[in-house]
Amino acid sequence: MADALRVEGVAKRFGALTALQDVNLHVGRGEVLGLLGDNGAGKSTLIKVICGFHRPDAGRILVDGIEVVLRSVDHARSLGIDTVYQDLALVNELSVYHNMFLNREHRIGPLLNNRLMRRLAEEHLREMGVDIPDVTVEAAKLSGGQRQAIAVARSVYSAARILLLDEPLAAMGAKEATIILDLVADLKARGDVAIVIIAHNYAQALQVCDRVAILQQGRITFDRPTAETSVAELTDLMVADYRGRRRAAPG
Ligand SMILES: Nc1ncnc2c1ncn2[C@@H]1O[C@H](COP(=O)(O)OP(=O)(O)OP(=O)(O)O)[C@@H](O)[C@H]1O
Repeated sequence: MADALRVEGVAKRFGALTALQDVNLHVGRGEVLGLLGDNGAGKSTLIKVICGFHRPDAGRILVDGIEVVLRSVDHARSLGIDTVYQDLALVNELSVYHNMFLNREHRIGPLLNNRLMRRLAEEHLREMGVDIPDVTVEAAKLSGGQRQAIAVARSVYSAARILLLDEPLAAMGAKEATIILDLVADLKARGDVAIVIIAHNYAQALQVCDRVAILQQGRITFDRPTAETSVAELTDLMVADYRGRRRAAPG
């Protein structure tokens, strides 16, 4: 079966700066790829190319083996590619269930069908194993982990089949991170979603990812199954990268 997502020879330049160069990646359904890399390595740029925000200057993207030219974020979303950003996940002032149906509200005539949305949100969150005791509370009242979990559940509910998680674990305590790691593990077990996670914490990434890839100065320099690497190896690689760049820096 073709990979859910394939990135082949992708390059992205911003003026004189080459943010991505000859990037090759693949993720299958039911697979979780961890994308690691130092600040400025190109992780967010790569995610933005895959989600249709940036047009690549070279290379191609294949979804289920078919080349796609992503015209916009909405176009990518219509093909099942969705991104969850750490800070922009939910609208604070809205309830959990209104967030679940943001821009896709159920209505009876001009009025919101709150009863239906509330019931569907409860059902779906329960199905996904996301524990939210009361879906009528404002999103602002929830913890970071719960908010992320709701955003991920919403993407899956709206038919995302390639899910890009931009630093979902950043700034989270161990308990909070566990909510997300468990959710990703559940999604993996479903087998129909391909997941790319940008992570800074290698130990957490290795817990849930099937493979890890490292971006260094816009290039993929490492792509290996989790079982064939370790936190120590990844740390060594990143430290070597950092030292190499410091030596190369002018002055
Ligand atoms: N819109 C843009 N215009 C110009 N340069 C950009 C733009 N977006 C990113 N860059 C540059 O491209 C390079 C890669 O940035 P990117 O944000 O992808 O890195 P990153 O690995 O996600 O870093 P971080 O972990 O700090 O978020 C950086 O040098 C950055 O300054």
